[in-house]
Amino acid sequence: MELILRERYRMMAEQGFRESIEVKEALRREETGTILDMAEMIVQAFRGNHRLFLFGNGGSAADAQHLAAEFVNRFQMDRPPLPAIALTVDSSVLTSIGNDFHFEDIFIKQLRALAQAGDVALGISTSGKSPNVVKALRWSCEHGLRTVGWVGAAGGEMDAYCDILLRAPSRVTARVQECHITVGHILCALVDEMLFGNLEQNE
Ligand SMILES: O=C(CO)[C@@H](O)[C@H](O)[C@H](O)[C@H](O)COP(=O)(O)O
Ligand SMILES: [Zn+2]
Repeated sequence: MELILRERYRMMAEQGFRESIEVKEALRREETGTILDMAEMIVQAFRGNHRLFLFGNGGSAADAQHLAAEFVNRFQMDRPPLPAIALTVDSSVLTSIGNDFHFEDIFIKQLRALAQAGDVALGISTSGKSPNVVKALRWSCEHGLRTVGWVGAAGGEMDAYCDILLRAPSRVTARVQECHITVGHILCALVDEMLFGNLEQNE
């Protein structure tokens, strides 16, 4: 590769690192308390035999299923499985609802089938505007679920339907997603510690 071009690409890569680090620093300053509140809410739901539903589009769909796997299988310690369900994974359900009704119903219809009052609905949207996420959160708060939204600095339309709203302080989709998955991993660690911290000490 031409040296000048390689230098240009190196600057781009370093800029990506710098932006990501700066946004995460701001996230740590502004949202650590929010993450503790979310962990307490989810722990309370799991203790009451309630379930956690996660949903989002694109990269956020990947986050939803990634985090559901951490809860159901394991994160960093071996402990009993926890009831988390990603609403992004069943292609037959998703395509039939999208094809026969509307794409904005793909999450709400699964919640109507599966969720009960006291469960937690966690919607992820970098814009805060995806109609399928907004609609599912609205239904959830109208039906006695506890609701959590993860958005970016733009905020969007989820605030009105969320008991807890976490805002990643950036308007760049990629940077917001990087914050969201970091928050997800911290949340998994906190929930494990709150529920099973003594298991690890006994090992
Ligand atoms: O991962 C990315 C961009 O980094 C994309 O797949 C992105 O998630 C998709 O465009 C989503 O449809 C965006 O939806 P949202 O975050 O605004 O709700
Ligand atoms: Zn992405």
